[in-house]
Amino acid sequence: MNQASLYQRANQVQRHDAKLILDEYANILQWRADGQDTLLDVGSGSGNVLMDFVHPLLPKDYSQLVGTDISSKMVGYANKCYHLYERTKFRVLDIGCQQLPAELQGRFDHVTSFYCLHWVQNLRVALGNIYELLRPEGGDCLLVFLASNPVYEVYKRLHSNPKWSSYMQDVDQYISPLHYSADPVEKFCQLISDAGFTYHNVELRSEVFVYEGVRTLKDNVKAICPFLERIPSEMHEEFLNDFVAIVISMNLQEGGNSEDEQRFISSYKLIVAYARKSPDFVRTTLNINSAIKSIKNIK
Ligand SMILES: C[S@@+](CC[C@H](N)C(=O)[O-])C[C@H]1O[C@@H](n2cnc3c(N)ncnc32)[C@H](O)[C@@H]1O
Ligand SMILES: CC(C)=CCC/C(C)=C/CC/C(C)=C/C(=O)O
Repeated sequence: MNQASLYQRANQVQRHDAKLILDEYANILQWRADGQDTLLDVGSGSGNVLMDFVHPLLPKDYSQLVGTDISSKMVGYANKCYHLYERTKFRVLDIGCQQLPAELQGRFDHVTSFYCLHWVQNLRVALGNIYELLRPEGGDCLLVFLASNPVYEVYKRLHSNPKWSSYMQDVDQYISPLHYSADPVEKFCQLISDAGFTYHNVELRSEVFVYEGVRTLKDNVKAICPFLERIPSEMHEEFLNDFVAIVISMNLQEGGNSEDEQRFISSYKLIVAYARKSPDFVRTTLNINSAIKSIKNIK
């Protein structure tokens, strides 16, 4: 997904969920006593969720706000929109990369991420990187992403149609890594602990969003669908019509005879994870204590 202005106009669900969760977590985030917080956001996209909902929570004298995204188009767009904000910048970062840029390592008090991690297949690497972005003195993160969504079943069915299959060979790369998990909370808790986080709270929320009218659904699909940019533009409307037909065949549509009156019901599950990194000296003490315990048990 590279079309920043399109995304900015059709991200009501993403905005709704980010606001809901930030209202709840604003006071749980561990703000610094001196008010000089640094915060990095992972997968900021066009930047409006970060600037509309996270930026107002920062202390007035915050030190640095860094929005990041794998897409240079998204980063360029966000930098253009928000260049007047002091101590704020957007830069390219793949959170699934093997080596973080040295200048980002251990620099942040907080890492946030909204609606991004379901795009990242290797959550283990991503969480390791999020841990490394936080300061050695400690910090915390708030991560919100899709565990499951009916859109993935629609993708699978479109992929099985010979008309679209050649454009969707890698469909599995675009399905949330937790979509088929029998216990996504348990799976993500394990990954968070393995990354080194000492305290964490992971919840799975069941949400419903209703898309009012065919046009609204199609605009939302266009804003995020990774396959459209591979499909010739004269076939886009046909692809979107096939998408809507599958949604109807899945009984996710109700009401109305006209396209405007039809409503499309999306029931999905969100992972909301909050985790804290302990200061280095606490971790060293904990490790020594558990080593002593193991030695005592051996004796
Ligand atoms: C649905 S948008 C979310 C944007 C914004 N956080 C919001 O809530 O509106 C997902 C963003 O994640 C980005 N993304 C996907 N994979 C990524 C990765 N490996 N590293 C960083 N960003 C990634 C996409 O380019 C896209 O801009
Ligand atoms: C009724 C139905 C199948 C709706 C799907 C709507 C839709 C466009 C979901 C997108 C989910 C997603 C991957 C969002 C994102 O990453 O921002």
